[in-house]
Amino acid sequence: MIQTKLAIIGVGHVGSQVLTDCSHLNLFSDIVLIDSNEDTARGEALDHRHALAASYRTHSKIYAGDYADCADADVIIISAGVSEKPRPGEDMPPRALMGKENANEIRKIMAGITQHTKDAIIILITNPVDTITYIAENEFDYPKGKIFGTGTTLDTFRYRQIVAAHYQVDPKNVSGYIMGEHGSTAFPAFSSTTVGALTLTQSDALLDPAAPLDREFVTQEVVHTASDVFNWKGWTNSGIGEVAAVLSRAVMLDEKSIFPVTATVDGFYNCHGEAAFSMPCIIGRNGLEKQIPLPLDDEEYEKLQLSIKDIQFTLQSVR
Ligand SMILES: NC(=O)c1ccc[n+]([C@@H]2O[C@H](COP(=O)([O-])OP(=O)(O)OC[C@H]3O[C@@H](n4cnc5c(N)ncnc54)[C@H](O)[C@@H]3O)[C@@H](O)[C@H]2O)c1
Repeated sequence: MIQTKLAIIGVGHVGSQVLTDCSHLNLFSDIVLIDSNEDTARGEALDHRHALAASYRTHSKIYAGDYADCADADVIIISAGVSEKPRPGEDMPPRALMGKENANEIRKIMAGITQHTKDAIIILITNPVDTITYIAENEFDYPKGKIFGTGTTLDTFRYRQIVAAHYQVDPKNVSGYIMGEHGSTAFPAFSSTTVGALTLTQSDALLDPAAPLDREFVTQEVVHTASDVFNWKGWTNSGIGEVAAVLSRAVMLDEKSIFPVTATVDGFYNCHGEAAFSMPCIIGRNGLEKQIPLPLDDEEYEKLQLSIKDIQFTLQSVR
């Protein structure tokens, strides 16, 4: 029997959705749930076992466990930690506010994992995800590439959806990336964005939108739309659940898919190992297999430098 194992650490709003989306991939024979609240993990596992009678579901083993269960995991997804409370009418609180507390949690979690494995591919979701990824990557001597954060993949999905809605096309036909921090300094790389192979300038001319794409509005909206979800619903989990699922699939099937994930950058964009941030990366069975230094125009390059500074500031505050 071939075992394929996923461990999810932290099964609150995000982790439970990650579980739903990843189990629907039908790629894992075993899914272990670990949470500091053991009843939460037990309850989630039981709830999901009840769903296994559905005819399209793989008969996976879904159970609550502990760090020893990570020893033979193929993929570990970490969505544990505190999250902020909604503040209706205001922007989402800066993710950096969770920095200190979640940095402490991630140190405990990585200590638990690394007692049992340094082979699994670890995907981090916990915010502030760039800072959390930097700590997990650099303080535990985890093999390079085997650990990365979801970064701006969710922001990139949001960007593609906003651009697609403007031109009234399928978001899957939009190619383009949000770069930098998963946070307020994230920005779209407009200069390399395409819609069905058309540049944005060509799209404005050929796709007959009501008005040319308002790039300033899109830049703001990519960041602010997260606040709308957070304030209206109380948390965000559907988008990030899908992100975790597509990243897991890219690993398990060695898809060599390109996603803007976050990891320490050394040698690109004037960064020499002092921050983790998102840039397009090839994801396959070895995890993050290659960072791709997407060419940026001068304005985008400047925005990236500001974003790196912001991430470094948060990182300093949790040391
Ligand atoms: N990167 C992204 O794009 C993205 C998107 C959405 C949410 N998030 C982040 O995901 C995290 C979780 O959000 P949520 O809404 O699910 O929060 P939540 O409070 O609903 O769930 C957090 C869970 O983590 C558990 N936990 C806390 N510390 C733990 C530890 N040391 N070990 C094991 N389990 C632990 C808690 O018991 C709880 O079940 C937050 O940091 C949030 O900001 C990131």
